Amino acid sequence: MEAVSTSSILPHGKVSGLNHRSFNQKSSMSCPQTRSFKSAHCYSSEGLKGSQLLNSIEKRNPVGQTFSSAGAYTYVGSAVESPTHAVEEKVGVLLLNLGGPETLHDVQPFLFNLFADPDIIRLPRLFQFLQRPLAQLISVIRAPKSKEGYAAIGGGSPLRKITDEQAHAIKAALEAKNMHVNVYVGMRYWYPFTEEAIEQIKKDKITRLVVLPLYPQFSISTTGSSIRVLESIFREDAYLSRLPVSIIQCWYQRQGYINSMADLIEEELQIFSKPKEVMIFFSAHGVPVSYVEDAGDPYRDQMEECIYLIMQELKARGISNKHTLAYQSRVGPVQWLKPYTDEVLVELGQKGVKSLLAVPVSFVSEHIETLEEIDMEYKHLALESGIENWGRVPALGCTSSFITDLADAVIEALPAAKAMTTQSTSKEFNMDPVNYAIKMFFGSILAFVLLLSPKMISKFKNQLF
Ligand SMILES: C=CC1=C(C)c2cc3[nH]c(cc4nc(cc5[nH]c(cc1n2)c(C)c5CCC(=O)O)C(CCC(=O)O)=C4C)c(C)c3C=C
Ligand SMILES: [Fe+2]
Repeated sequence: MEAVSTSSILPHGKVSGLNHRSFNQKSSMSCPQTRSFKSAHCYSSEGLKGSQLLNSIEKRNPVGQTFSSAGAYTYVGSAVESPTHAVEEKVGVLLLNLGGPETLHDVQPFLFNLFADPDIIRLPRLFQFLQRPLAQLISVIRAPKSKEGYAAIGGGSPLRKITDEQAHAIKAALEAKNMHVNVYVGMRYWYPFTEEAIEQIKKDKITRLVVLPLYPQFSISTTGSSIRVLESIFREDAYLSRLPVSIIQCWYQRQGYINSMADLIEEELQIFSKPKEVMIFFSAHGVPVSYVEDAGDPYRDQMEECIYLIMQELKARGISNKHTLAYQSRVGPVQWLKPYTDEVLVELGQKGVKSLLAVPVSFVSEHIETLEEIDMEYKHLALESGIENWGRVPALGCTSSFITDLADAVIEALPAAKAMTTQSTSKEFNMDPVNYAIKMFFGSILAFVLLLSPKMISKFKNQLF
């Protein structure tokens, strides 16, 4: 329940400064930027492939926007007010984030929530009834290793505190632009849960909502998962299903974000004695390869485009250092996106790279994977492998140029807000019941044989510890 303020009614009873305003939006091949809630189910694990979905969304023409072929859009009218009757709007901004355990005691239940998410462990439909038992098993096995990591960074995740600070900063940045909104924080796996934020949005009688996931790039496992939760709650609720909502799906291509990242990199390079010789090492959180190759997750494409845009910006500033991208934080026995950060660090050391600047690029606040994995594990590995000078770019946090850009993204998204439909997308209920019972029966037998196999369990243990 993280309404940053309860004073949400605009002083003039309407959204100010939006009418007949033009926005120039940088074009992107792989991110439709915003969409209204109607198509949120597109990213559910059983829906269309991500790439098909993106195409279908890109062809849509959201309310109040006209798309040019260059990808720029112009706001041509406001659904917020009419010339004769100004509707009193109460605008909400919902920030979505992952959430993290606040104490060591929270670690195992946090991991349970994470692994119980069907967008994190994607079981075939037949085996989905095993999701929670499997989550219990994996969370218990994984907890000791995770606890060590959280203990090393002070006994808990800083994510809630930082996200709250970002919420306050976005609210202030919008106020500076004469737009008064309530900002809510909804976490996927820990407090304050997305469900709590939505309850508060209802209590506050918000009339128009912008959803801003704090992940620059879209992945089924992050933004997609949170949107799936939102959709399922909104679909079941009379008020929420009529609430105009606009979702900013990804924003890695926004010039404000790219400039802010380039600023941080430029600043950190100056700390090295020979800045030009430093390798810029982008390290992104990985996802299993199957997300990208089978489920159509646009994450890898967006990540590569993001790195390209940051490097272009640096080049325009006269900085043309060598750079590379690798993926960190893999979990479990499946293949993840390659190259892996730990392997690349060793290779670079062997090849004679002496100075390296690590740039975390998939997240905008400090968390266990920057503070422990990069700053401790990877730094140690890099120095051991022959790299002599190590640096790390801080996460964006509340950097003012970045926060201002997110505030602009909210303003630009607002006119596209649209109510979601109440159509059910569940296929389960459409399935022939005999067919369903047969699948459940044989599925259960197969799943238990697999799960109880000692070989399987020991494989899991090796990967998780
Ligand atoms: C863009 C960011 C992230 C993606 C993509 C992502 C996918 C993903 N993560 C796991 C498993 C774990 N993630 C954990 C922590 C964690 N993950 C992200 C971001 C992304 N995850 C963040 C910012 C954090 C840290 C939160 C914090 O507490 O500070 C963890 C717990 C920590 C640990 O034990 O390592 C797990 C587990 C999977 C399986 C996955 C894709 C399928
Ligand atoms: Fe993760």
